[in-house]
Amino acid sequence: MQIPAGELLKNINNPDDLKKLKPEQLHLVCDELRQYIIDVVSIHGGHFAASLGVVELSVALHYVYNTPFDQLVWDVGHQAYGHKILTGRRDEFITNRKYKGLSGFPKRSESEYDTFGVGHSSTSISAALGMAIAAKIKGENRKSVAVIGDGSMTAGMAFEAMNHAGITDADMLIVLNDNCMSIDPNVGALREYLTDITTSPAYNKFKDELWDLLGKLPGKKISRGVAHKIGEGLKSTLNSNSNLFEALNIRYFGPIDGHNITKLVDTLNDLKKIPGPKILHIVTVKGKGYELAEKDQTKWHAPGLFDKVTGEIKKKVFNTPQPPKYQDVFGHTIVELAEQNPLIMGITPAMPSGSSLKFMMDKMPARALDVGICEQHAVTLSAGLATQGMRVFCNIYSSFMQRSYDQVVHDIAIQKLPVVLCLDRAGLVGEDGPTHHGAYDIAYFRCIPNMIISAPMNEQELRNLMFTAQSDNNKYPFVIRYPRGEGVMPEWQTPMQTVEIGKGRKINDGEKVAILSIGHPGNFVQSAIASLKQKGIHPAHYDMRFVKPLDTVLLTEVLEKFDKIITIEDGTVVGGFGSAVLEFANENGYKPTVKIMGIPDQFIEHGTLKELQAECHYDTNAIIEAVEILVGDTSKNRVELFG
Ligand SMILES: Cc1ncc(C[n+]2csc(CCOP(=O)(O)OP(=O)(O)O)c2C)c(N)n1
Ligand SMILES: CC(=O)[C@@H](O)[C@H](O)COP(=O)(O)O
Ligand SMILES: [Mg+2]
Repeated sequence: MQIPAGELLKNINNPDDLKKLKPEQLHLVCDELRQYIIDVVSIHGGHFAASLGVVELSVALHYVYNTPFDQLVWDVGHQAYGHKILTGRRDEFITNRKYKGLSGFPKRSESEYDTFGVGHSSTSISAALGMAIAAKIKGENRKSVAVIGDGSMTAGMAFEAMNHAGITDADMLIVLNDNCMSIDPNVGALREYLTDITTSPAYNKFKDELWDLLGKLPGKKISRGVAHKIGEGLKSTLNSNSNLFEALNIRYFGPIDGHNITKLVDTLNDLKKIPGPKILHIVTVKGKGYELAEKDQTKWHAPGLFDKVTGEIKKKVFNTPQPPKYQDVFGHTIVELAEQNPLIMGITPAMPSGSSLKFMMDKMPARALDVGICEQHAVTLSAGLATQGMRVFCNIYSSFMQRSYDQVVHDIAIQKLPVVLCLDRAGLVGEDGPTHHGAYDIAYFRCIPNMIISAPMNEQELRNLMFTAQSDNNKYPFVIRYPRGEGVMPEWQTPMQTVEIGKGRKINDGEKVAILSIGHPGNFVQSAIASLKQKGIHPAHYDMRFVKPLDTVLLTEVLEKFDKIITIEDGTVVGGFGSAVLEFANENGYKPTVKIMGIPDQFIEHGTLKELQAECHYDTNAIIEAVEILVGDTSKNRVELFG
């Protein structure tokens, strides 16, 4: 069902339409845009507070810059809903994050206004700098703008990019959108520094003087001489305060109120005339214009569906106790373990709420740390702690762990440090799509020596694996991967027991076909087995628990008994768990027919988990089908099975 847009917004089909409006009409467009985001997200879901916070900025950027010729790069992209709506996707916006609908993030294949695909943070300055350098080399007079939040600015990559930008003459503007928030409150010394700048009287006095000066400039292009003077004035004024960005040779402007559309437009128009790399610091409120979101910004980062009038967030109501989320089991279990073991610490790079490490941070703030959006640092910090005998649980979403690959190899695995790497959101994640699916961790960790790689099939297994990983029995880096969302055990607070490292378990005896699963998809196997039973088909089921070391005793038992095997994993089929089974069979002279089920060798778009698991053919129905084909094995069927 279409959602009506306001009187002005309904006629804005691209930034040229926006540019036809008078400056004094822009605040009305902002009101309408904000309302439209509230209307659509409340019914269709998605990220919320961040886009509300940059409504004025989105309008101002498209009003002032010549997009898409000028290149606008949004960092992370979870705040780019206003940008999408203003750039020809207003009516389609109701399909945001839905299967086959608009992506929740800027995406090059979706629109020419989306100059760079995002989802992971802190890439915008590097990308915009690349665009600016290319423009110079090609002799094109285009401008590049990176919009980056204060949370994303904490990452090493953002600093690497500024370190480079400062020695170039690239025509690039960085807009630092400072709302003092990451998903949870922002952390670290940079956050304190930005707060200092924002509240410092010296900076504010200088800022006013600068705007006066800019106000006196002729309307057209300013000369390099004037720009230089402004720069020099800026430096001398700021040097006494040793401005961080100025020190990197990036001209610093601001802070200004990012909700004052007139000021934003005027400032951006002025900054367009100033050559070289520069940064505009704007101060905004995450959730601006929706009171509840302003008051509880973490809850309203991505609240799910809600009643826009009452603010009630819609939750499914059940009559029976439901299984908890895996992340909550992690969060409660680490507290339980840490209460017993004083050496335990928890580390999260900016996902305390998402990972539920927050439970421990609230109870034991000295032993559970949010280090900002700094996955690489989180891993090496954990390694450092481990050298001192601490038992560290470093919890990182599987797709964000991609950032820390070298740190895992170089700092943890080579030194055989027994850090526990909890990979949350492992497997398909649903609506966030290809940037966020945790598809690769089994494959990318399996090839590293010294690693233990495990995945629990349910809550009890997760608790047991956590218990085992922190115990003195474990001397190795220990990966525990688990998916986004609920497990299967409403009564999940089971007593914890050690699991023998590298030992799987037989869940069902059976005949003709053996199904080997790793992690949560073992539950899909259980439902498939229940259905197949009705048809008189009884495959065996083994939950292998460990991808590395593989349970070779159990695997030999399987290979001796079965020549038809299905493997299933919530990860890529290239080099993952199924590949490990095949390698073992091959090395030991077994030649079974093996069907590997999991995420195929392609990027999987966004949608509900059910839709995506069906598309990838590893849901319950796909397992039933695969077993039936194998049981009635004919050459025709084999074509169906293996393509
Ligand atoms: C590499 C990486 N780590 C973590 C995240 C998860 N994440 C998404 S948005 C966000 C907060 C970003 O804060 P900020 O840049 O200040 O934007 P705001 O939401 O405040 O507008 C985080 C941690 C991510 N997208 N990418
Ligand atoms: C934009 C981003 O990276 C996060 O907001 C992500 O969408 C969080 O996902 P979860 O809901 O799985 O925590
Ligand atoms: Mg922020």
